[in-house]
Amino acid sequence: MSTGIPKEEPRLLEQIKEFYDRASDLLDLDEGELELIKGCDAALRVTFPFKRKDGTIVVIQGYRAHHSRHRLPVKGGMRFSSSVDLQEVEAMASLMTLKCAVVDVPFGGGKGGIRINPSDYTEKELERIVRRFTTELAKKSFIGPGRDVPGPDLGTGSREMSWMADTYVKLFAGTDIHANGVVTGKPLSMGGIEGRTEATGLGVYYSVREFMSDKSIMEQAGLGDSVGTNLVGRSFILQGFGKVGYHAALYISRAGGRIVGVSDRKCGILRWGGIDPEALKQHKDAHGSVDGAFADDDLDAVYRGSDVSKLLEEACDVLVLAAFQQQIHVQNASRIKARIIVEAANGPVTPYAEEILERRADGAAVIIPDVVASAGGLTVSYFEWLKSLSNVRFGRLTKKWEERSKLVMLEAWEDIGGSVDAEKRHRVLQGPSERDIVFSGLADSMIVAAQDTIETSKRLNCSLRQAAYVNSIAKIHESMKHAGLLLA
Ligand SMILES: NC(=O)C1=CN([C@@H]2O[C@H](COP(=O)(O)OP(=O)(O)OC[C@H]3O[C@@H](n4cnc5c(N)ncnc54)[C@H](O)[C@@H]3O)[C@@H](O)[C@H]2O)C=CC1
Ligand SMILES: O=C(O)CCC(=O)C(=O)O
Repeated sequence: MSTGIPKEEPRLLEQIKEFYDRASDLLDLDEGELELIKGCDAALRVTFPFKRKDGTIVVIQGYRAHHSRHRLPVKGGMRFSSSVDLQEVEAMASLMTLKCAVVDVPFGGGKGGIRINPSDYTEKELERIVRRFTTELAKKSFIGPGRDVPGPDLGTGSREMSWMADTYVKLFAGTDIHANGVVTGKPLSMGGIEGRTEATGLGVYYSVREFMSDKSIMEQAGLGDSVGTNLVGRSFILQGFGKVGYHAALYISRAGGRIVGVSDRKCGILRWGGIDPEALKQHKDAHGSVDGAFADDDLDAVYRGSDVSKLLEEACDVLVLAAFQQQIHVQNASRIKARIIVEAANGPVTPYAEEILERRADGAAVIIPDVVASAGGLTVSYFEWLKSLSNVRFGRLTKKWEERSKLVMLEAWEDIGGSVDAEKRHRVLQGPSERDIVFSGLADSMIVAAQDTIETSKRLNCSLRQAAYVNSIAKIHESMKHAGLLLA
């Protein structure tokens, strides 16, 4: 019997356009304006020759897309992956435009990358490639603190952001005192911000916690049972154990979620007795993979090589996709058993897979969409950008003042006979560190984004993805209208 669902997947760019169309059908907006918002403003492809350590010459290809410049700068990650091409960065950049609007970050969307497998290159070679790529971006006005601000993404981190910032600031910024805002995800020593490394994974946890505290979502997922209407005691499997996957696992497990499965590129492990993310991370850092963290006979299942993706098909309450795009597709969607699927990566579920998951015989799976779940890194990157513009650490000017004000209150309380033990006194009196401020801003942004999404999904009786897109497109439309950008 034909399901009407094709066997071939669209490319990532068509995937995001399809999701956009499924949401924009719910909006009463002019079709031409919707098309304008959907399209990509500008994209750049650069190639340059690169002489390797052994003398061979390779041609490096780098890309950067500005999906929407309705607000500047545009913002989005810079990835290293052999998959990177023009359509991929355009698709990812459009997700960034939507994500910025979801968490009220006043930026347009961008994304870029270099088409390499970083493990094929030495650190020195990677540094030369990143510096050259940054130079190309600068020469073409595709980077700058008020124009385009890259951040970390798949395969890159604070090391690469450091090289980009240093190249831009030293060669192109002159005396611009805001120049260090050219990149986010920098190490603290380069003007980075406390908490950016954890931010995307922590944001995944905040959003999962919020969605899983909603009774109707839990019932819809078939989880309105005795275990409780939140994530405590629920089983989680994570695909990807890099920056995002590790921190998501860490915070979920600290909050009482049970991590029972984890995979990286090489291996997937399932252990119903539970997996400690910190111990697993130590093993991965020492050995390069989660493989070998447990003896095979201490595991309920282990998948290696081309079988790694089979871990996604194991039964669990929540499946967190924190690796790569298009991981649940027409070929495997019908075998996915998780009740809730969290898109911590960008675009990990294809549109046709989504249809299959929505029509599942045992009840539709709930998908927490990427534009909400993975927005924590972007949010803290925004805070870092603000820090770079002001050139001062958050809390530096007010910490002692807050401590003094709280002391006055506490003493007034003690004067009328109240008492507080020494440990509590210390905690109450402490002013906030930069990390406290960042995490509270992150929590607030993620909670509001999740609640807005839930509210719209109930109001329009639509999926969480459609709801998040609807909210986002409506905000972008409003902003473009007021800027006069929708007029012919
Ligand atoms: N780093 C960030 O701040 C943000 C990242 N993202 C997205 O999250 C995803 C992960 O990014 P990061 O953690 O930063 O990257 P990363 O490079 O630190 O880690 C990627 C992880 O995924 C694993 N992986 C890759 N392909 C896999 C496969 N087919 N099966 C199982 N595991 C696989 C790798 O082994 C590694 O453990 C990407 O899609 C990225 O675009 C989204 C928002 C922000
Ligand atoms: O912090 C950044 O700019 C990177 C964020 C990003 O690439 C993403 O959310 O996918």
